[in-house]
Amino acid sequence: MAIAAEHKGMSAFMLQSVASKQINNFRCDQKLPAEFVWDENERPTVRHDQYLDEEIPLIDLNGILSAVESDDCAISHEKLTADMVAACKEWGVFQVINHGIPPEVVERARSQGRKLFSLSLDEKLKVQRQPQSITGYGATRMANFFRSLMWSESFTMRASPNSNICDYGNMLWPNESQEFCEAFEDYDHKLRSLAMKITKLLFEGLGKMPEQNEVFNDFWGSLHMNHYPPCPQPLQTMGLAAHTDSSCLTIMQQGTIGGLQVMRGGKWVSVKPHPSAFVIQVGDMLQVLTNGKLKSTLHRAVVNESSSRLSIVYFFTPDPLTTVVPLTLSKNEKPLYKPLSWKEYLNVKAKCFMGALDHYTLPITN
Ligand SMILES: O=C(O)CCC(=O)C(=O)O
Ligand SMILES: [Fe+2]
Repeated sequence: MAIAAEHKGMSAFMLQSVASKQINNFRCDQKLPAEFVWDENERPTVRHDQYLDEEIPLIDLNGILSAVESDDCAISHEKLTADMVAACKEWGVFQVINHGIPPEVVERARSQGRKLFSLSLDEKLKVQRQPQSITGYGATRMANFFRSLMWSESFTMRASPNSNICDYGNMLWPNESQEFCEAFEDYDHKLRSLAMKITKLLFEGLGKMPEQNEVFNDFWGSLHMNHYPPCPQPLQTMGLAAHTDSSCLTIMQQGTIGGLQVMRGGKWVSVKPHPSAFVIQVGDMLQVLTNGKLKSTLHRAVVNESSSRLSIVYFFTPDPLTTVVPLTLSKNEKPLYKPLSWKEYLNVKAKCFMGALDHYTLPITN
């Protein structure tokens, strides 16, 4: 993953600024600027709307979320948790419906997201992501690992329990931030509760419920939005390059326009949008917590020529300072990973990107 000559010496911060400027000043009669053209062997070969006949697992949470403790639901509950684990193992991704989050909550957040990205570049740059920060506006943070620029802009906020949602609302719309603040705070609280439930169901599916562990009591969240404007040559560029998320769990709302692709059996598979579903993916921290029983999902986003696309991503992560260790060890099972904190892991990921987990992997001994 070399950085092209023209970008050599540019910090991630400068790369972000170059990408954001180009995307925001782009006119639809122009050709794709050269900085965004990817090498032929790295370009998407599967279109955003080219789907497999076989569907990505769709899991119906109806009744189960409120009936986690009820005996009546014991069998379906067991089946559900087993289905979730199987989906993670076989696909690395699944979608959930009947998740209990009202459509108007999703639509309010999406509408505020669209409003944010439709601001002028100067207004968005008021909340530009600063070099050492993970929150704010800019191009993707992984920009400096790639030769070419990505066709997207993004915006990140910390969510509860340490939210800066309203601070950003006030910076963007000093006298009228209430709608932004309420929409995302509501979305945050509902997603946090869903993420906690799904995480517990996955641990149950693996036969372990480590609720006593401090990681389980201290999850943090962040809200991240990606905007992919229509692109004149979508198959020559990338919306977001292949990566795994550093989170435990990622819950994504991709609206009605597809673009998310996951790697399955060496092939890229497009995740077909389901109108009311959330997409669930395993992140690096859940791989560590489950001692590799669930693997973080390699995924990317591709763009298209006609529609702008907005994805809202909720990252459910450990408290940055809590020690994360494998929690699902059976009697003779050895830990595959060294203890780490999420804060330290993010620093390693910022330097080693996809090599970050290797940094913490222990040699297998008998
Ligand atoms: O927008 C998408 O489809 C993917 C987003 C994503 O993977 C991310 O923000 O980490
Ligand atoms: Fe991701």
